[in-house]
Amino acid sequence: MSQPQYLTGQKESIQDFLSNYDIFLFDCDGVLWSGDHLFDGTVATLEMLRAAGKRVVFVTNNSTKSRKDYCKKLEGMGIPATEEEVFGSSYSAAVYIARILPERHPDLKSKPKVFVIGESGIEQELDSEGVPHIGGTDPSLRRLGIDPDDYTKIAAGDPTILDPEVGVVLTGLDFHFNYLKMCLAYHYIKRGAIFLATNIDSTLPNAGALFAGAGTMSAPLVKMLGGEEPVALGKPSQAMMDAIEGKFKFDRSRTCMVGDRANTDIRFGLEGKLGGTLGVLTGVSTKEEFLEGDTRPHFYVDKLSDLLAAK
Ligand SMILES: O=C(O)[C@H](O)[C@H](O)COP(=O)(O)O
Ligand SMILES: [Mg+2]
Repeated sequence: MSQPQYLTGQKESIQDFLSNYDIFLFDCDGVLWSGDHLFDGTVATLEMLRAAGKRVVFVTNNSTKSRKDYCKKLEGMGIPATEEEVFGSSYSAAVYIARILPERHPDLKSKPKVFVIGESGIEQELDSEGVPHIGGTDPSLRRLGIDPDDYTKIAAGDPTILDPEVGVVLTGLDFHFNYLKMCLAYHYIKRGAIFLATNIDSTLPNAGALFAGAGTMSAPLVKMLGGEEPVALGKPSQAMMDAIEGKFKFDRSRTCMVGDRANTDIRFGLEGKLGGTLGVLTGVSTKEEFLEGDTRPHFYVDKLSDLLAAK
């Protein structure tokens, strides 16, 4: 496995690096920002790339926001973006459920609903694909604990608490995760619902530290199910790469994935056989992970704005 090339401070190497690609797939959390803190130089770097005629696509595993929400966040941070340039794991999952799953599971016709563990981004993208859903931000599920008659109703399969039309359970980052949602999801899956996840990132970078990621919502279910893992539709899933390629018709050899996480972003680019991958050290993965781990980027920098040295 070749050693990643360190580009920070190397003007000629950065110029050479940039000349090899026409499209840059940008991860968001940990690359452009940490939560709502935009990293210095991010706007100037994206402006430089776009001025040089490079195509920029934002590819995020954060399912709490829809493409529309991300456009607002990007614009609010001084980064012009259209919905066409944003591809999130919630959209990837919605497209998969609406367009791929029915072909493989005709029985879903009678069970078209999705039980969501997650935030509004998932609900909005399911709506955009015409997929009915329950759970998610439903305030009635945000109560703490579980009532005694919840146990009885769930155990009896009472349709007032276990909707018989649910055929899919979809988990994503949920800031209101609780015991009741976990038990409902478990019983839907035990009754035959297909177990999907927008993504299974273990941690979420925010405020320069790490917090519970989307994977911590699906992990309890995996434990309860004796090890059954969900099909995850975000990075590094190649279903997401194929959907992005189908939409942007790009030349993979002239495309570079830029990310902060080895086991999602860099793996996504390597397995997608992209021309290049660039790791940045402002998010989850450490320099040691990039240099010694089993998923190494072609290149890496301290921070995204190091690319401005090419000017
Ligand atoms: O837990 C999560 O969902 C992820 O940490 C997070 O949202 C990743 O977002 P990305 O870095 O792919 O923009
Ligand atoms: Mg990231």
